[in-house]
Amino acid sequence: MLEQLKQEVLEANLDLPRYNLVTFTWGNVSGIDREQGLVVIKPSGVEYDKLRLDDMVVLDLEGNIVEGSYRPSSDTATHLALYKAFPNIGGIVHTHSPWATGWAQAGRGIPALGTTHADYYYGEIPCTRAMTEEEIKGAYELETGNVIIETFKDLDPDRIPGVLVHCHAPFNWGKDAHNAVHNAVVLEEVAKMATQSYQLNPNLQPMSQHLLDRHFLRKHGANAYYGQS
Ligand SMILES: O=C(CO)[C@@H](O)[C@@H](O)COP(=O)(O)O
Repeated sequence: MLEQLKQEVLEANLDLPRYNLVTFTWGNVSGIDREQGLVVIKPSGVEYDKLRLDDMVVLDLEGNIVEGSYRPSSDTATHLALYKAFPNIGGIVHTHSPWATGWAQAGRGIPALGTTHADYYYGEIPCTRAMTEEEIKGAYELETGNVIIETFKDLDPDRIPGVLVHCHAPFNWGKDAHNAVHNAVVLEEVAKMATQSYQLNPNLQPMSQHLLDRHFLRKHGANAYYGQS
């Protein structure tokens, strides 16, 4: 079932250690088949060097397991909430990559400071509010998704493909699982650069709107001209 999507999701998961985005099993990637309404996700706690195609878990959007012998990622409810709320996304990744997680733990969004950021994120990469005691004690992973969705109430997830969950870590998304991991790699680099920039100049201001527009829009949207068509 969904052999191609399972292969894509497997490869995207294997990219996490390859890009130094995870330590041990601190992360997961999923992908969705929108037509069938089915999600493929990494099994919980399975080490990356032991991960195989048949280990992938297939679920419907209500979290019912359709195929797979392992328990799905503990973050599955977060992934499912995001797929339901953000209709254009095709892949989601969660990591504890250290530079981005540093900003999440500090409770700070990453302002757009330069063109590396602007090429991928059209503005600040937000940090969620802290979750309440009730949310943490309740359906924690679902509420993690809900607090991300709340953070994007006035933001466009297609133009800001990632978030920092307060005192936790980043989630990224993209048009598919591979693209979501690509955005996570960029987030980690941008988080590292922003940390260094603030160390060099603690009074730093965000980049100009003109430069942000120019860099984001030359890569995204109807008038994009970066790369090959
Ligand atoms: O966030 C955490 C742990 O804090 C989890 O996402 C991480 O360990 C990955 O969990 P899974 O192995 O996907 O269940």
